[in-house]
Amino acid sequence: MKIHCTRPGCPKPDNLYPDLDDHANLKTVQQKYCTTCGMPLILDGRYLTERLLGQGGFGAAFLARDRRSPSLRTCVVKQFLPAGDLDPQQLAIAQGLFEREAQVLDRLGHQHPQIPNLLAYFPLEATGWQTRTPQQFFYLVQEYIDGQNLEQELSSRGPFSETEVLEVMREILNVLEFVHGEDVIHRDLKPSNIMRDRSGTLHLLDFGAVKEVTQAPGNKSTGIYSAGFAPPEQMRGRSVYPSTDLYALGVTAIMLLTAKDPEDLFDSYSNAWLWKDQVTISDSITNILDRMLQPTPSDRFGAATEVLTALNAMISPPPPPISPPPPPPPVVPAPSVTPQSAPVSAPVATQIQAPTPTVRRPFSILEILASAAFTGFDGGLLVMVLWSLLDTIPLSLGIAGLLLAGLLLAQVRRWIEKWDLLIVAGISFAIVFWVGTTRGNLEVAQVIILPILTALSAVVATSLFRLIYGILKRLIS
Ligand SMILES: Nc1ncnc2c1ncn2[C@@H]1O[C@H](COP(=O)(O)OP(=O)(O)OP(=O)(O)O)[C@@H](O)[C@H]1O
Repeated sequence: MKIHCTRPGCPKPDNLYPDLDDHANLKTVQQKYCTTCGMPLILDGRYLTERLLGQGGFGAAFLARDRRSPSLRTCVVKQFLPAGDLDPQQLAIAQGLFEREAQVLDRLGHQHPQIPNLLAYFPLEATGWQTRTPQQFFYLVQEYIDGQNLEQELSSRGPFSETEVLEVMREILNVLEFVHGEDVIHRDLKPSNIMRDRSGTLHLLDFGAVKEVTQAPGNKSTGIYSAGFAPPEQMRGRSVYPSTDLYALGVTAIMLLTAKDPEDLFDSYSNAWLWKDQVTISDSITNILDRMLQPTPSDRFGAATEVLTALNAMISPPPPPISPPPPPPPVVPAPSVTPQSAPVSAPVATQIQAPTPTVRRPFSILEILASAAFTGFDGGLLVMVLWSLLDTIPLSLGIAGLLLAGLLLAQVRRWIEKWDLLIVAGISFAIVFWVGTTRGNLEVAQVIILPILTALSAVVATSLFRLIYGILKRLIS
Protein backbone atom coordinates (compact mmCIF):
# COMPACT_ATOMS: atom_id res chain seq x y z
CA MET A 1 0.00 0.00 0.00
CA LYS A 2 1.22 3.50 -0.84
CA ILE A 3 0.93 6.15 1.86
CA HIS A 4 1.59 9.82 1.12
CA CYS A 5 3.38 11.76 3.83
CA THR A 6 1.54 14.94 4.85
CA ARG A 7 4.53 16.84 6.23
CA PRO A 8 4.87 20.03 4.19
CA GLY A 9 8.11 19.96 2.24
CA CYS A 10 8.85 16.26 2.71
CA PRO A 11 11.20 15.52 -0.24
CA LYS A 12 10.04 11.92 -0.75
CA PRO A 13 6.42 11.81 0.42
CA ASP A 14 5.48 8.48 -1.20
CA ASN A 15 6.00 5.53 1.14
CA LEU A 16 5.43 1.92 0.08
CA TYR A 17 4.20 -0.52 2.72
CA PRO A 18 3.38 -3.84 0.98
CA ASP A 19 2.53 -5.45 4.35
CA LEU A 20 -0.52 -3.17 4.57
CA ASP A 21 -2.03 -4.77 1.45
CA ASP A 22 -3.08 -7.48 3.86
CA HIS A 23 -6.33 -6.25 5.45
CA ALA A 24 -5.65 -7.94 8.77
CA ASN A 25 -2.34 -6.07 9.04
CA LEU A 26 -3.91 -2.83 7.92
CA LYS A 27 -6.54 -3.02 10.66
CA THR A 28 -4.17 -3.89 13.49
CA VAL A 29 -0.90 -2.12 12.82
CA GLN A 30 -0.15 0.54 15.44
CA GLN A 31 1.53 3.23 13.35
CA LYS A 32 3.73 3.72 10.28
CA TYR A 33 6.24 6.51 9.80
CA CYS A 34 7.52 8.30 6.72
CA THR A 35 10.81 6.65 5.77
CA THR A 36 12.22 10.06 4.81
CA CYS A 37 11.08 12.53 7.50
CA GLY A 38 9.61 10.37 10.26
CA MET A 39 6.12 11.90 10.10
CA PRO A 40 3.36 9.60 11.44
CA LEU A 41 1.42 8.27 8.45
CA ILE A 42 -1.72 6.83 10.06
CA LEU A 43 -3.55 9.96 11.12
CA ASP A 44 -5.74 9.88 14.22
CA GLY A 45 -5.17 6.13 14.25
CA ARG A 46 -7.32 5.56 11.16
CA TYR A 47 -6.75 7.78 8.08
CA LEU A 48 -4.11 6.85 5.50
CA THR A 49 -3.42 9.53 2.91
CA GLU A 50 -2.90 8.18 -0.61
CA ARG A 51 -2.16 11.25 -2.68
CA LEU A 52 -2.26 15.04 -2.74
CA LEU A 53 -5.47 16.41 -4.26
CA GLY A 54 -4.45 20.03 -4.27
CA GLN A 55 -2.98 22.85 -2.29
CA GLY A 56 -4.91 25.99 -1.41
CA GLY A 57 -3.85 29.17 0.38
CA PHE A 58 -4.37 27.73 3.85
CA GLY A 59 -3.79 24.06 3.45
CA ALA A 60 -3.41 20.93 1.45
CA ALA A 61 -6.09 18.37 0.61
CA PHE A 62 -5.31 14.67 0.36
CA LEU A 63 -7.27 11.68 -0.86
CA ALA A 64 -7.31 9.17 1.99
CA ARG A 65 -8.70 5.83 3.17
CA ASP A 66 -10.41 5.19 6.48
CA ARG A 67 -9.05 1.88 7.79
CA ARG A 68 -11.77 1.69 10.43
CA SER A 69 -14.53 1.46 7.83
CA PRO A 70 -15.27 -2.03 6.44
CA SER A 71 -14.94 -0.85 2.84
CA LEU A 72 -11.87 1.33 3.53
CA ARG A 73 -14.02 4.31 2.70
CA THR A 74 -12.40 7.03 0.60
CA CYS A 75 -12.33 10.44 2.27
CA VAL A 76 -10.59 13.80 2.00
CA VAL A 77 -8.06 14.88 4.62
CA LYS A 78 -7.44 18.61 4.74
CA GLN A 79 -4.38 19.84 6.53
CA PHE A 80 -4.16 23.31 7.95
CA LEU A 81 -1.05 24.88 6.55
CA PRO A 82 -1.02 28.65 6.88
CA ALA A 83 1.38 30.72 4.83
CA GLY A 84 4.58 31.54 6.69
CA ASP A 85 4.00 35.28 7.09
CA LEU A 86 1.52 35.13 10.01
CA ASP A 87 2.59 36.36 13.43
CA PRO A 88 1.83 34.14 16.50
CA GLN A 89 -1.37 36.05 17.24
CA GLN A 90 -2.64 35.66 13.68
CA LEU A 91 -1.63 32.01 13.74
CA ALA A 92 -3.70 31.45 16.90
CA ILE A 93 -6.68 33.15 15.25
CA ALA A 94 -6.18 31.06 12.12
CA GLN A 95 -6.18 27.86 14.15
CA GLY A 96 -9.30 28.96 15.94
CA LEU A 97 -10.99 29.64 12.64
CA PHE A 98 -9.88 26.33 11.17
CA GLU A 99 -11.59 24.74 14.14
CA ARG A 100 -14.63 26.87 13.42
CA GLU A 101 -14.63 25.61 9.85
CA ALA A 102 -14.76 22.12 11.28
CA GLN A 103 -17.67 23.09 13.53
CA VAL A 104 -19.52 24.72 10.64
CA LEU A 105 -19.03 21.66 8.43
CA ASP A 106 -20.10 19.42 11.27
CA ARG A 107 -23.31 21.38 11.67
CA LEU A 108 -24.11 21.94 7.99
CA GLY A 109 -22.81 18.74 6.39
CA HIS A 110 -25.07 16.49 8.41
CA GLN A 111 -28.12 18.55 7.57
CA HIS A 112 -27.62 19.12 3.86
CA PRO A 113 -26.88 16.42 1.29
CA GLN A 114 -24.98 18.82 -0.94
CA ILE A 115 -22.40 19.78 1.68
CA PRO A 116 -19.75 17.16 2.50
CA ASN A 117 -20.02 15.62 5.97
CA LEU A 118 -17.32 16.27 8.49
CA LEU A 119 -15.87 12.94 9.59
CA ALA A 120 -13.16 14.05 12.00
CA TYR A 121 -11.18 17.00 13.23
CA PHE A 122 -7.96 16.54 15.21
CA PRO A 123 -4.55 18.05 15.93
CA LEU A 124 -1.30 16.11 15.55
CA GLU A 125 1.94 16.86 17.28
CA ALA A 126 4.95 15.39 15.51
CA THR A 127 8.66 15.68 16.04
CA GLY A 128 10.14 18.26 13.73
CA TRP A 129 12.09 17.22 10.71
CA GLN A 130 15.74 18.34 10.78
CA THR A 131 14.89 20.14 14.04
CA ARG A 132 14.11 19.00 17.56
CA THR A 133 11.20 21.38 18.06
CA PRO A 134 7.88 19.52 17.90
CA GLN A 135 5.49 20.67 15.21
CA GLN A 136 1.73 21.03 15.52
CA PHE A 137 -0.56 20.11 12.64
CA PHE A 138 -4.33 20.31 12.30
CA TYR A 139 -6.44 18.01 10.20
CA LEU A 140 -10.01 17.94 9.10
CA VAL A 141 -11.48 14.85 7.45
CA GLN A 142 -14.52 15.09 5.24
CA GLU A 143 -16.67 13.03 2.93
CA TYR A 144 -15.14 12.49 -0.51
CA ILE A 145 -17.24 13.67 -3.43
CA ASP A 146 -16.42 11.48 -6.40
CA GLY A 147 -16.60 13.60 -9.50
CA GLN A 148 -15.21 16.69 -11.18
CA ASN A 149 -15.33 20.26 -10.02
CA LEU A 150 -16.81 22.84 -12.41
CA GLU A 151 -13.43 24.37 -13.18
CA GLN A 152 -12.20 20.99 -14.40
CA GLU A 153 -15.45 20.50 -16.31
CA LEU A 154 -15.07 23.90 -17.93
CA SER A 155 -11.55 23.22 -19.12
CA SER A 156 -12.45 19.80 -20.48
CA ARG A 157 -15.68 20.68 -22.31
CA GLY A 158 -15.76 24.45 -22.87
CA PRO A 159 -18.46 27.04 -22.12
CA PHE A 160 -21.76 26.07 -20.52
CA SER A 161 -25.05 26.86 -22.23
CA GLU A 162 -27.54 29.27 -20.64
CA THR A 163 -29.72 26.33 -19.54
CA GLU A 164 -26.77 24.57 -17.93
CA VAL A 165 -25.69 27.71 -16.09
CA LEU A 166 -29.26 28.23 -14.86
CA GLU A 167 -29.26 24.68 -13.50
CA VAL A 168 -25.98 25.31 -11.66
CA MET A 169 -27.28 28.61 -10.27
CA ARG A 170 -30.56 27.12 -9.07
CA GLU A 171 -28.86 24.21 -7.36
CA ILE A 172 -26.20 26.32 -5.65
CA LEU A 173 -28.73 29.00 -4.68
CA ASN A 174 -30.73 26.32 -2.91
CA VAL A 175 -27.63 25.28 -0.98
CA LEU A 176 -26.80 28.92 -0.21
CA GLU A 177 -30.35 29.51 1.00
CA PHE A 178 -29.75 26.82 3.60
CA VAL A 179 -26.18 27.93 4.43
CA HIS A 180 -27.16 31.59 4.90
CA GLY A 181 -30.14 30.50 6.97
CA GLU A 182 -27.58 28.96 9.33
CA ASP A 183 -25.79 32.34 9.61
CA VAL A 184 -22.87 31.12 7.59
CA ILE A 185 -21.34 32.92 4.63
CA HIS A 186 -19.28 30.70 2.37
CA ARG A 187 -16.85 33.47 1.26
CA ASP A 188 -15.03 31.44 -1.37
CA LEU A 189 -17.57 30.41 -3.95
CA LYS A 190 -16.00 29.64 -7.33
CA PRO A 191 -16.15 26.86 -9.95
CA SER A 192 -13.34 24.86 -8.30
CA ASN A 193 -15.37 24.72 -5.08
CA ILE A 194 -18.44 23.31 -6.78
CA MET A 195 -18.14 19.59 -7.32
CA ARG A 196 -20.45 17.53 -9.56
CA ASP A 197 -20.69 13.94 -8.39
CA ARG A 198 -21.16 11.00 -10.76
CA SER A 199 -24.95 11.19 -10.47
CA GLY A 200 -24.86 14.84 -11.58
CA THR A 201 -25.63 16.42 -8.18
CA LEU A 202 -23.62 19.50 -7.29
CA HIS A 203 -21.88 19.87 -3.93
CA LEU A 204 -20.54 23.01 -2.30
CA LEU A 205 -17.03 22.54 -0.96
CA ASP A 206 -14.47 24.42 1.07
CA PHE A 207 -16.09 26.32 3.90
CA GLY A 208 -12.80 28.09 4.48
CA ALA A 209 -13.71 30.28 7.45
CA VAL A 210 -9.98 30.47 8.09
CA LYS A 211 -9.80 32.93 5.26
CA GLU A 212 -11.10 35.61 7.59
CA VAL A 213 -7.85 35.67 9.47
CA THR A 214 -5.92 37.99 7.21
CA GLN A 215 -8.83 40.21 6.40
CA ALA A 216 -7.44 43.06 8.45
CA PRO A 217 -7.12 46.20 6.31
CA GLY A 218 -3.66 46.58 4.90
CA ASN A 219 -2.85 42.92 5.16
CA LYS A 220 -2.82 41.65 1.63
CA SER A 221 -1.25 38.30 2.31
CA THR A 222 -2.14 34.94 0.85
CA GLY A 223 -5.42 33.29 0.05
CA ILE A 224 -7.87 35.49 1.93
CA TYR A 225 -10.39 35.04 -0.85
CA SER A 226 -10.21 34.12 -4.46
CA ALA A 227 -9.27 37.18 -6.47
CA GLY A 228 -11.80 37.96 -9.15
CA PHE A 229 -14.65 36.22 -7.32
CA ALA A 230 -14.65 38.37 -4.19
CA PRO A 231 -16.72 41.57 -4.24
CA PRO A 232 -15.24 44.93 -3.17
CA GLU A 233 -16.46 44.73 0.46
CA GLN A 234 -14.65 41.42 0.94
CA MET A 235 -11.46 42.65 -0.75
CA ARG A 236 -11.43 45.71 1.51
CA GLY A 237 -11.68 43.43 4.53
CA ARG A 238 -15.12 44.73 5.48
CA SER A 239 -18.09 42.70 6.67
CA VAL A 240 -19.41 40.00 4.41
CA TYR A 241 -23.09 39.38 3.70
CA PRO A 242 -25.21 36.75 1.97
CA SER A 243 -24.92 39.00 -1.08
CA THR A 244 -21.13 38.53 -0.94
CA ASP A 245 -21.71 34.89 -1.91
CA LEU A 246 -24.28 35.95 -4.52
CA TYR A 247 -21.67 38.18 -6.17
CA ALA A 248 -19.22 35.24 -6.30
CA LEU A 249 -21.97 33.05 -7.77
CA GLY A 250 -22.58 35.73 -10.42
CA VAL A 251 -18.88 35.70 -11.34
CA THR A 252 -19.00 31.91 -11.41
CA ALA A 253 -21.97 32.04 -13.79
CA ILE A 254 -20.31 34.42 -16.26
CA MET A 255 -17.12 32.38 -16.09
CA LEU A 256 -19.08 29.23 -16.99
CA LEU A 257 -20.92 31.05 -19.80
CA THR A 258 -17.79 32.52 -21.38
CA ALA A 259 -15.13 29.99 -20.31
CA LYS A 260 -12.96 32.97 -19.42
CA ASP A 261 -11.19 33.81 -16.17
CA PRO A 262 -12.69 36.66 -14.14
CA GLU A 263 -9.59 38.80 -14.78
CA ASP A 264 -10.32 38.63 -18.51
CA LEU A 265 -13.93 39.69 -17.97
CA PHE A 266 -13.41 42.61 -15.62
CA ASP A 267 -12.38 45.96 -17.03
CA SER A 268 -10.65 47.83 -14.23
CA TYR A 269 -10.60 51.04 -16.28
CA SER A 270 -14.39 51.28 -16.36
CA ASN A 271 -14.73 49.21 -13.17
CA ALA A 272 -17.27 46.99 -14.90
CA TRP A 273 -17.83 43.42 -15.92
CA LEU A 274 -17.63 43.13 -19.71
CA TRP A 275 -19.12 39.79 -20.67
CA LYS A 276 -22.45 40.42 -22.37
CA ASP A 277 -21.11 40.82 -25.89
CA GLN A 278 -19.38 37.45 -25.59
CA VAL A 279 -22.55 35.39 -25.12
CA THR A 280 -26.10 35.32 -26.40
CA ILE A 281 -28.46 34.88 -23.49
CA SER A 282 -31.92 36.07 -22.56
CA ASP A 283 -32.42 39.58 -21.18
CA SER A 284 -33.95 38.27 -17.98
CA ILE A 285 -30.93 36.22 -16.97
CA THR A 286 -28.65 39.08 -18.06
CA ASN A 287 -30.54 41.42 -15.71
CA ILE A 288 -30.35 38.96 -12.85
CA LEU A 289 -26.60 38.49 -13.31
CA ASP A 290 -26.12 42.25 -13.62
CA ARG A 291 -27.78 42.73 -10.26
CA MET A 292 -25.78 39.94 -8.63
CA LEU A 293 -22.58 41.59 -9.87
CA GLN A 294 -23.24 45.05 -8.47
CA PRO A 295 -20.22 46.37 -6.53
CA THR A 296 -22.36 47.72 -3.67
CA PRO A 297 -23.92 44.97 -1.52
CA SER A 298 -27.21 46.84 -1.10
CA ASP A 299 -27.61 47.06 -4.89
CA ARG A 300 -27.47 43.29 -5.19
CA PHE A 301 -30.12 40.75 -4.29
CA GLY A 302 -30.22 40.53 -0.52
CA ALA A 303 -30.73 36.78 -0.30
CA ALA A 304 -30.47 33.60 -2.36
CA THR A 305 -34.26 33.27 -2.10
CA GLU A 306 -34.67 36.52 -4.01
CA VAL A 307 -32.51 35.32 -6.88
CA LEU A 308 -34.45 32.05 -6.98
CA THR A 309 -37.71 34.00 -7.12
CA ALA A 310 -36.34 36.06 -9.99
CA LEU A 311 -35.17 32.94 -11.83
CA ASN A 312 -38.53 31.25 -11.30
CA ALA A 313 -40.33 34.32 -12.60
CA MET A 314 -38.54 33.74 -15.91
CA ILE A 315 -40.49 30.53 -16.42
CA SER A 316 -43.89 32.21 -16.45
CA PRO A 317 -45.15 32.69 -20.02
CA PRO A 318 -44.08 35.92 -21.74
CA PRO A 319 -46.70 38.68 -21.95
CA PRO A 320 -48.35 39.19 -25.35
CA PRO A 321 -46.14 41.46 -27.46
CA ILE A 322 -48.63 44.35 -27.84
CA SER A 323 -50.74 44.54 -24.72
CA PRO A 324 -49.46 46.94 -22.08
CA PRO A 325 -47.14 45.43 -19.46
CA PRO A 326 -49.06 43.75 -16.64
CA PRO A 327 -49.13 45.65 -13.37
CA PRO A 328 -46.17 44.68 -11.19
CA PRO A 329 -47.01 41.83 -8.84
CA PRO A 330 -47.43 42.76 -5.19
CA VAL A 331 -44.07 43.27 -3.59
CA VAL A 332 -43.29 40.45 -1.23
CA PRO A 333 -40.69 41.60 1.27
CA ALA A 334 -37.54 39.56 0.80
CA PRO A 335 -37.17 37.08 3.61
CA SER A 336 -34.21 38.11 5.69
CA VAL A 337 -31.75 35.26 5.43
CA THR A 338 -29.52 36.24 8.28
CA PRO A 339 -29.32 39.26 10.50
CA GLN A 340 -26.51 40.39 8.18
CA SER A 341 -28.76 40.43 5.13
CA ALA A 342 -28.07 43.43 2.98
CA PRO A 343 -31.03 45.73 2.40
CA VAL A 344 -32.92 44.99 -0.75
CA SER A 345 -32.88 47.93 -3.11
CA ALA A 346 -35.86 47.04 -5.29
CA PRO A 347 -38.50 44.36 -5.55
CA VAL A 348 -37.12 41.53 -7.61
CA ALA A 349 -40.08 41.06 -9.90
CA THR A 350 -39.88 44.61 -11.21
CA GLN A 351 -36.34 44.05 -12.36
CA ILE A 352 -37.19 41.30 -14.80
CA GLN A 353 -38.01 41.91 -18.42
CA ALA A 354 -39.43 39.70 -21.16
CA PRO A 355 -39.32 36.49 -19.18
CA THR A 356 -38.14 33.54 -21.19
CA PRO A 357 -35.75 30.78 -20.33
CA THR A 358 -35.01 30.00 -23.96
CA VAL A 359 -31.85 31.10 -25.69
CA ARG A 360 -33.75 32.85 -28.52
CA ARG A 361 -35.39 35.70 -26.64
CA PRO A 362 -38.45 37.56 -27.97
CA PHE A 363 -37.87 40.75 -29.94
CA SER A 364 -38.35 44.07 -28.18
CA ILE A 365 -40.54 46.72 -29.85
CA LEU A 366 -37.43 48.70 -30.76
CA GLU A 367 -35.88 45.64 -32.38
CA ILE A 368 -39.06 44.96 -34.37
CA LEU A 369 -39.25 48.55 -35.64
CA ALA A 370 -35.53 48.62 -36.49
CA SER A 371 -35.96 45.36 -38.40
CA ALA A 372 -39.02 46.75 -40.22
CA ALA A 373 -37.03 49.85 -41.23
CA PHE A 374 -34.21 47.64 -42.45
CA THR A 375 -36.53 45.36 -44.44
CA GLY A 376 -38.36 48.33 -45.96
CA PHE A 377 -35.09 50.03 -46.86
CA ASP A 378 -33.50 46.97 -48.44
CA GLY A 379 -36.79 45.97 -50.07
CA GLY A 380 -37.04 49.41 -51.72
CA LEU A 381 -33.45 49.19 -52.93
CA LEU A 382 -33.91 45.69 -54.31
CA VAL A 383 -37.09 46.42 -56.25
CA MET A 384 -35.56 49.58 -57.65
CA VAL A 385 -32.32 48.08 -58.85
CA LEU A 386 -33.94 44.92 -60.26
CA TRP A 387 -36.55 46.94 -62.06
CA SER A 388 -33.93 49.23 -63.55
CA LEU A 389 -31.85 46.25 -64.71
CA LEU A 390 -34.52 43.76 -65.81
CA ASP A 391 -37.20 46.17 -66.92
CA THR A 392 -40.01 43.75 -66.03
CA ILE A 393 -42.09 44.29 -62.92
CA PRO A 394 -43.26 40.70 -62.15
CA LEU A 395 -39.75 39.21 -62.40
CA SER A 396 -38.24 42.09 -60.37
CA LEU A 397 -40.87 41.68 -57.65
CA GLY A 398 -40.41 37.89 -57.63
CA ILE A 399 -36.63 38.04 -57.20
CA ALA A 400 -36.89 40.90 -54.68
CA GLY A 401 -39.51 38.87 -52.75
CA LEU A 402 -37.20 35.86 -52.56
CA LEU A 403 -34.23 37.95 -51.41
CA LEU A 404 -36.41 39.71 -48.83
CA ALA A 405 -37.67 36.37 -47.50
CA GLY A 406 -34.03 35.36 -46.95
CA LEU A 407 -33.33 38.62 -45.14
CA LEU A 408 -36.41 38.20 -42.94
CA LEU A 409 -35.37 34.66 -42.03
CA ALA A 410 -31.90 35.95 -41.09
CA GLN A 411 -33.51 38.51 -38.77
CA VAL A 412 -35.97 36.09 -37.19
CA ARG A 413 -33.14 33.63 -36.49
CA ARG A 414 -31.03 36.54 -35.18
CA TRP A 415 -28.27 35.77 -37.69
CA ILE A 416 -28.24 39.50 -38.36
CA GLU A 417 -29.30 41.98 -35.70
CA LYS A 418 -28.34 45.33 -34.15
CA TRP A 419 -25.27 46.74 -35.96
CA ASP A 420 -25.39 43.97 -38.61
CA LEU A 421 -28.61 45.53 -39.91
CA LEU A 422 -26.87 48.87 -40.48
CA ILE A 423 -23.87 47.19 -42.07
CA VAL A 424 -25.98 45.07 -44.46
CA ALA A 425 -28.14 48.09 -45.31
CA GLY A 426 -25.02 50.21 -45.95
CA ILE A 427 -23.43 47.58 -48.19
CA SER A 428 -26.62 46.98 -50.20
CA PHE A 429 -27.08 50.75 -50.56
CA ALA A 430 -23.52 51.14 -51.88
CA ILE A 431 -24.03 48.28 -54.38
CA VAL A 432 -27.39 49.56 -55.60
CA PHE A 433 -26.06 53.10 -55.84
CA TRP A 434 -23.18 51.96 -57.99
CA VAL A 435 -25.06 49.40 -60.12
CA GLY A 436 -28.22 51.51 -60.47
CA THR A 437 -26.50 54.75 -61.47
CA THR A 438 -23.81 53.26 -63.72
CA ARG A 439 -25.51 50.24 -65.35
CA GLY A 440 -29.18 50.98 -64.79
CA ASN A 441 -31.08 54.16 -65.43
CA LEU A 442 -31.52 55.33 -61.84
CA GLU A 443 -31.09 58.91 -60.67
CA VAL A 444 -28.99 59.66 -57.57
CA ALA A 445 -31.95 61.29 -55.80
CA GLN A 446 -34.11 58.22 -56.55
CA VAL A 447 -31.58 55.84 -54.95
CA ILE A 448 -31.44 57.98 -51.83
CA ILE A 449 -35.06 59.03 -51.35
CA LEU A 450 -36.98 55.92 -52.41
CA PRO A 451 -35.47 53.40 -49.96
CA ILE A 452 -35.90 55.92 -47.11
CA LEU A 453 -39.57 56.25 -48.05
CA THR A 454 -40.05 52.46 -48.18
CA ALA A 455 -38.26 52.14 -44.81
CA LEU A 456 -40.61 54.73 -43.26
CA SER A 457 -43.62 53.01 -44.82
CA ALA A 458 -42.54 49.66 -43.38
CA VAL A 459 -42.16 51.21 -39.90
CA VAL A 460 -45.58 52.89 -40.13
CA ALA A 461 -47.22 49.70 -41.46
CA THR A 462 -45.65 47.58 -38.68
CA SER A 463 -46.69 50.06 -35.98
CA LEU A 464 -50.25 50.18 -37.33
CA PHE A 465 -50.40 46.41 -37.53
CA ARG A 466 -49.18 46.08 -33.92
CA LEU A 467 -51.68 48.72 -32.76
CA ILE A 468 -54.65 47.04 -34.47
CA TYR A 469 -53.49 43.62 -33.28
CA GLY A 470 -53.24 44.93 -29.71
CA ILE A 471 -56.71 46.53 -29.80
CA LEU A 472 -58.31 43.39 -31.26
CA LYS A 473 -56.57 41.20 -28.72
CA ARG A 474 -57.78 43.33 -25.83
CA LEU A 475 -61.31 43.36 -27.23
CA ILE A 476 -61.33 39.58 -27.59
CA SER A 477 -59.94 38.94 -24.11
N1 LIG B 1 -14.77 16.79 -0.25
C1 LIG B 1 -14.07 16.74 -1.37
N2 LIG B 1 -14.30 15.75 -2.27
C2 LIG B 1 -13.58 15.67 -3.41
N3 LIG B 1 -12.61 16.55 -3.76
C3 LIG B 1 -12.35 17.57 -2.91
C4 LIG B 1 -13.06 17.72 -1.68
N4 LIG B 1 -12.58 18.82 -1.04
C5 LIG B 1 -11.62 19.32 -1.85
N5 LIG B 1 -11.50 18.59 -2.98
C6 LIG B 1 -10.58 18.85 -4.10
O1 LIG B 1 -9.27 18.99 -3.59
C7 LIG B 1 -8.56 20.01 -4.27
C8 LIG B 1 -7.94 20.95 -3.25
O2 LIG B 1 -8.97 21.57 -2.49
P1 LIG B 1 -8.70 22.75 -1.47
O3 LIG B 1 -10.02 23.16 -0.94
O4 LIG B 1 -7.65 22.39 -0.52
O5 LIG B 1 -8.03 23.88 -2.35
P2 LIG B 1 -8.59 24.79 -3.52
O6 LIG B 1 -10.09 24.80 -3.54
O7 LIG B 1 -7.91 24.33 -4.76
O8 LIG B 1 -8.00 26.19 -3.13
P3 LIG B 1 -8.55 27.26 -2.07
O9 LIG B 1 -8.45 26.67 -0.71
O10 LIG B 1 -7.62 28.42 -2.26
O11 LIG B 1 -9.96 27.57 -2.46
C9 LIG B 1 -9.54 20.67 -5.21
O12 LIG B 1 -9.32 20.19 -6.53
C10 LIG B 1 -10.89 20.20 -4.76
O13 LIG B 1 -11.77 20.05 -5.86
